[in-house]
Amino acid sequence: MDLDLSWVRAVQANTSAIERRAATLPGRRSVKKNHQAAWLCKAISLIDLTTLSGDDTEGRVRRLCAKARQPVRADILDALGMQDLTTGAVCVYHDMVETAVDALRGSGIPVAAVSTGFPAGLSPYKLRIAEIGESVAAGAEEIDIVITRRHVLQGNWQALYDEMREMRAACGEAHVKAILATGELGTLRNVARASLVCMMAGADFIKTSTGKESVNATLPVSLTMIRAIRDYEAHTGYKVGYKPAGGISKAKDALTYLALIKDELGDRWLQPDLFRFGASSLLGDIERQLEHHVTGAYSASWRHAAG
Ligand SMILES: O=C[C@H](O)COP(=O)(O)O
Repeated sequence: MDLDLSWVRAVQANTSAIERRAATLPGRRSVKKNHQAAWLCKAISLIDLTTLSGDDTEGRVRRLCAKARQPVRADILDALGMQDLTTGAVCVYHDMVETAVDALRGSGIPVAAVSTGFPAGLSPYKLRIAEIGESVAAGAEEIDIVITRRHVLQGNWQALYDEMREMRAACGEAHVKAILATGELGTLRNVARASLVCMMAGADFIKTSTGKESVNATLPVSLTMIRAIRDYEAHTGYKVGYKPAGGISKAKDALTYLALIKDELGDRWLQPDLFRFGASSLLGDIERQLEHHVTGAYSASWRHAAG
């Protein structure tokens, strides 16, 4: 849609109320036993299994892709009565897209590429746009772009909108997730306004963080972004996805996020086309909890290294 500046400027965020509500979230719902195992399997299906390290190698990416295809040991899955469980996607740097596409061939699992000068988003603008095209050509079906934080900090909503529009266009058929890097946006009001502008400009998902900021996904930020998504749907009828990312590494945190989404947006958002966790180490803890559910014993975390 066109940029509606009056709507953007009208958006407010009551930080103390959001923080108070966020503080109650971890204790609000408690799912146990089989229900917990089912929710954890659901969480796995929503993970963008990620490796974004300077020392990534083809071998590491292929191992990660094997893990995406079979995220939980076969005997644990059998005991749970589960079949055909995979992660939502595999997320890598551009350089690793071809390797991941090759390793995931036939699985139906999409490859997501972080793009536009990830994580800071400060490389020359033309190169950032070109990078999207390169990753799409290499086979990425999802592109995680980073926005220019400066536009938000200076309240330059037009510039943010124009940038997001151009990045959206460069993605073509690929799904685009807009990474706000919320830890660098200063206020929750900025987070709410940036979320809205990116949605107006055509983002399929809004995503909290690169995982490289000093503060990444938090519950107050999630509540702010989720409510922006809810308002956007109420005004336009258009559903935008949500991806919390960075620092989500425990099964119980995943359950809190899923309960939050269920409460605020409803079951429709608990599907991979509208919700993802961006996480490099969450899967290992979930698999460990599922093994405990099935066997009654906790295994050492090193036994679940990949993911
Ligand atoms: O987008 C995904 C994040 O970079 C993953 O962050 P993490 O390594 O803290 O799980």
